[in-house]
Amino acid sequence: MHIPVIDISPLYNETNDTNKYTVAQAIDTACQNSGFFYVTGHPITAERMLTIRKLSEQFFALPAAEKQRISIKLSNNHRGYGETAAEQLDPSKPGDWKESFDMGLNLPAGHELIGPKRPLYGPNQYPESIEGFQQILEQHYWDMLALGKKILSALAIALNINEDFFDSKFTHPLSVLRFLHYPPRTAHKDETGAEVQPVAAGAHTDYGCITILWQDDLGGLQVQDVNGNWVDAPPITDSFVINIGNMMARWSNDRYKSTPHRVYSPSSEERYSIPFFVEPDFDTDVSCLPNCCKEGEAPKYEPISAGDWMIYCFNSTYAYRTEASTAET
Ligand SMILES: O=C(O)CCC(=O)C(=O)O
Ligand SMILES: [Fe+2]
Repeated sequence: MHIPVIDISPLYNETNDTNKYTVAQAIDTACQNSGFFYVTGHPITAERMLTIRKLSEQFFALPAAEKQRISIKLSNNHRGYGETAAEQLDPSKPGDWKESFDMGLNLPAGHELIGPKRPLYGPNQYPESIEGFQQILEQHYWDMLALGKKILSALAIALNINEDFFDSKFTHPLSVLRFLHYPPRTAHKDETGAEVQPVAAGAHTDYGCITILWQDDLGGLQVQDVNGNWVDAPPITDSFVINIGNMMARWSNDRYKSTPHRVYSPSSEERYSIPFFVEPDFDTDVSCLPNCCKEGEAPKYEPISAGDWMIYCFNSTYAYRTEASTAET
């Protein structure tokens, strides 16, 4: 499997359409083949990522009680701290050996979009004791969203639809910025006595539109090829790894591939990564994109709203969400 490295700087050069088109073609091809690619030439600076990584380290170093005060279990809209093993990406394996912090669009309580019809909207939960945390993260959130929209504009160009087709679908995005911390893992023996390396994050596909991943220098991200083999997606300086999620696969009538991946790290060192999940507004109509269905054929999937799709996906991964909903009924 080939995971291409694509320099997207031409997408920011408004005057040269030929170069833009070449980049759009390269992205479109990668999304049809592996569903994974790297981007370089983006506007998020190394200095910014260092600042964000430091905030992540500071956050996970807080006392457990302080992190639990903003537990995701206390949030109606899936924001805050998730302890190790809270998320089980591969249902056949134990919970993932990672802790997480999720933030998104910070809507104040009482905002008109918040309500039982749209359960993913609402306020964030922030730690109190880290200076600048909220302000820096919220700035970073919008900068990452702008990058996501730029990548989507390339898909629009490749699909021969209006370049800003996706733009209007991100006024109140469900996008999420996530800190992940994988504490040291040690190898253990299975029942036959064979040494087993722990899987840090189980095999899964992402739920949403596209994911933009920053990973530290440790490595461990692996992508599954069509034969079921795991291929390393090692860190590349100043790049992000981009992958297609299930919503975009559905939206594009399976033109684009949502490919299984995992974090498999034999290391006893700790690992940090920072995914940004690019998801549109809750009410976005996810029905077959223009030019993604052959003439005379019906699209493969029924229309669904982006929000309903995300809720359906979350409920199958987080035990606490289904426990809570069972308790309510
Ligand atoms: O930590 C990583 O490198 C990947 C995380 C991931 O795949 C996810 O959160 O969906
Ligand atoms: Fe993922």
